[in-house]
Amino acid sequence: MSKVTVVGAGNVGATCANVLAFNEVADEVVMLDVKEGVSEGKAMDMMQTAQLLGFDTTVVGCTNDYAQTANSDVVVITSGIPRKPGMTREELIGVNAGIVKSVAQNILKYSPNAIIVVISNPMDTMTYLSLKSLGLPKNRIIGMGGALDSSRFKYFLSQALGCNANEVEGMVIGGHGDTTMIPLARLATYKGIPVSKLLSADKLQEVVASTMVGGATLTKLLGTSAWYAPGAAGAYVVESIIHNQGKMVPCSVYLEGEYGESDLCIGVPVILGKNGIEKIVELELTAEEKELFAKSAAAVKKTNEALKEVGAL
Ligand SMILES: NC(=O)c1ccc[n+]([C@@H]2O[C@H](COP(=O)([O-])OP(=O)(O)OC[C@H]3O[C@@H](n4cnc5c(N)ncnc54)[C@H](O)[C@@H]3O)[C@@H](O)[C@H]2O)c1
Ligand SMILES: O=C(O)C[C@H](O)C(=O)O
Repeated sequence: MSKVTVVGAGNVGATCANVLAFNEVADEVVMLDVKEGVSEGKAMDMMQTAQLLGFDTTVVGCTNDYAQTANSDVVVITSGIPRKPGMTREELIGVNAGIVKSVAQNILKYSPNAIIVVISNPMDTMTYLSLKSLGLPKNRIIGMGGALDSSRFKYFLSQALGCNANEVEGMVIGGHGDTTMIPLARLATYKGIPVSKLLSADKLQEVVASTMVGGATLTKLLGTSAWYAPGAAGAYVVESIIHNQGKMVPCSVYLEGEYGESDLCIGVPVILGKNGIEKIVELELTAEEKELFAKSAAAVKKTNEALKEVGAL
């Protein structure tokens, strides 16, 4: 019996639960929210698609009842407020730090062995907060951002190349922020061909810039932040863990000297499996990429400092 809990049944959480159910990633998916009846309603709505879509996962909804989340293998935290147009993710820290910290503590009471996937923003800092306040081994606290950013990078690359996005490879490392993301254009390929051989330097730079503000662009269009790709990216990370897939996915993880950094959570490629982070992969970066990574880490650390100001750490 595999069980996944998704905390926060809003746009991202409900989408993530829906993808988990549709793809039969786990036997049971529990959604929990503080809004009375919303999780229950969305769970019932999803269960009424089971016969249409042909899945056997059971989706359960509950209002703030952590007992129902007991013995989850993986817990996804999406609770908290999203940004509005014109805001940065970092501005959400004041509200979201308190929510994420209390949710993480409640989760651990009922699922002491769970692997926790943090989605709430500012995600790298919320991942760091979860790790520091729960004191769990670093392999069990994983921030989701790189899976989404890499998917957006591949989308923008495929648009520029006029090709199928499934035939493009690319990775985004660094912080999950408008200015801290590092799309690794040098390593991106189309069917094994470096994209730098197929696109001009200017076009490639445009793709990198669009990727970095991918979330802000959607927030402007939607009036709130995106949810389809974020929910699917969360489910992708959960599936990699639950099904012990050994996939390499950029995730926000606690560094202790890797990439020349320590005491922060930031996006780097990791191997995901049944223990959560099975391994951190150290890429050989160029001097320029190293400099970008150091700048990104400094910015993430600065946001982490605000955790003390808001009394979360
Ligand atoms: N890491 C990423 O790549 C990524 C991508 C998209 C969104 N996000 C972030 O995810 C978060 C959720 O976004 P959304 O669009 O789903 O927002 P949303 O407002 O649609 O949903 C958030 C839900 O959290 C619930 N909630 C609030 N406090 C709670 C608590 N204490 N316990 C349980 N539930 C609680 C709310 O009732 C709401 O239903 C935001 O912080 C957003 O910035 C991150
Ligand atoms: O952009 C946001 O605020 C939400 C999320 O981090 C995203 O990248 O879609």
